[in-house]
Amino acid sequence: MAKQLSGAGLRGQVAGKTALSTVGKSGSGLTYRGYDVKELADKCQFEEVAHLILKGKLPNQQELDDYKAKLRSLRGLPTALKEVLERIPKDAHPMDVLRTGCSMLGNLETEESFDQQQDATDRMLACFPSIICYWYRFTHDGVKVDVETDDDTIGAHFLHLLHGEKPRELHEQVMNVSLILYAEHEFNASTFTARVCASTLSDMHSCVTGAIGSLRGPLHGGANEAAMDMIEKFDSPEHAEKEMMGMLERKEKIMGFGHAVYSDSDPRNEIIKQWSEKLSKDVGDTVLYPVSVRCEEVMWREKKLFCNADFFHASAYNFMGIPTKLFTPIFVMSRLTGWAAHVMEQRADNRIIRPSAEYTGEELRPVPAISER
Ligand SMILES: CC(=O)SCCNC(=O)CCNC(=O)[C@H](O)C(C)(C)COP(=O)(O)OP(=O)(O)OC[C@H]1O[C@@H](n2cnc3c(N)ncnc32)[C@H](O)[C@@H]1OP(=O)(O)O
Ligand SMILES: O=C([O-])CC(=O)C(=O)O
Repeated sequence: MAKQLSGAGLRGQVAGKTALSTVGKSGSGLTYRGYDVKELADKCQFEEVAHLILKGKLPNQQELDDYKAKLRSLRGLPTALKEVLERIPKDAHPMDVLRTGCSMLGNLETEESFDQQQDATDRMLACFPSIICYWYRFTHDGVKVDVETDDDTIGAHFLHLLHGEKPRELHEQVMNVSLILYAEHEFNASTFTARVCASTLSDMHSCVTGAIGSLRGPLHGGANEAAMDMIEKFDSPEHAEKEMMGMLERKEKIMGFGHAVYSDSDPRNEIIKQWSEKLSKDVGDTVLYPVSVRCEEVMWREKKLFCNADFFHASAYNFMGIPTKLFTPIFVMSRLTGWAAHVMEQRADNRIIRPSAEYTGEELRPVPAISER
């Protein structure tokens, strides 16, 4: 059954056109340029999907090899950017670090004309994992990591920098799937932010910096981190059920559940849930995955609310040893493809986005003299 889309938050209103993705078109599906995300996650590498979203077609083998080689060559960070990262405190939120890193990159490698949009995007795709891990390892481990690894994929590059060793194949595979699942999602809040910015004919780094700010909040990308903060407090499924019932009674929002568009499921959930289960067995977990499953059961039974893409990402990332505060930056490393493709689409057929507001304030009145206020 399709969700009733109306009311506040521009819900259900068509705010523009896109050829990039469909969300919940038949209740629960997600497609990127006409391909089902489930099939893409099953058969492709993230770099193939990035090529599809950004350049309009799935690459052939030669195109994929060339694209990956290009991305590999762009992993290094300018000295001035490293210096800025070194000055950001350890207790900063990594999303703020990434926002600053993106903005600083825009100062050092400014997009001077829209002809450079693809190159500017590829540079960010290649070096966002470097930005986040360079800062994290410097501030947490006191090391200045060499960010120019020869890893085959963006997911492996990230894990390698984070853990200081090449990742296991299983972990590289999960990162690949995760990055595909997060890559694009029509007019969600952060993408809409990027498009509004693009509509003023601003530069790519400004559009992406703004989008990072929008993704950071717990009602959007920040939900994977918030979900982890919740589930790690539960030491058994029974404990989870008791606490969840209390939260529902107090009408608290439970992060990682519900969706603005999907009505009865988020197609990304069943995919990441399977990988979370596999990782749970791999690490011999007997708590976090069963706790997560119980949360899912309680929310559906009590509220008909389902897990969105974020919920099982929390346990999956945790099983791979990724610190919770880096969860949402991984979302950025992936969603950058969708944001940039939307910026390009907006630029190709632009009119400044400028809606109207219903005025609810005072009637026209005179300004009193300061002595009379
Ligand atoms: C990748 C992503 O960005 S996916 C989204 C990630 N965000 C989260 O997980 C945060 C938690 N979820 C939410 O806050 C919401 O479900 C949103 C923001 C995703 C969607 O918001 P909306 O479209 O306004 O939700 P919707 O209209 O379906 O809400 C219906 C009712 O369910 C409630 N509800 C929705 N989600 C939740 C939740 N996670 N926990 C508790 N109650 C909820 C709402 O409060 C609302 O109740 P009301 O009618 O009494 O006010
Ligand atoms: O579409 C939305 O509103 C949020 C979402 O799931 C996403 O951006 O992936």
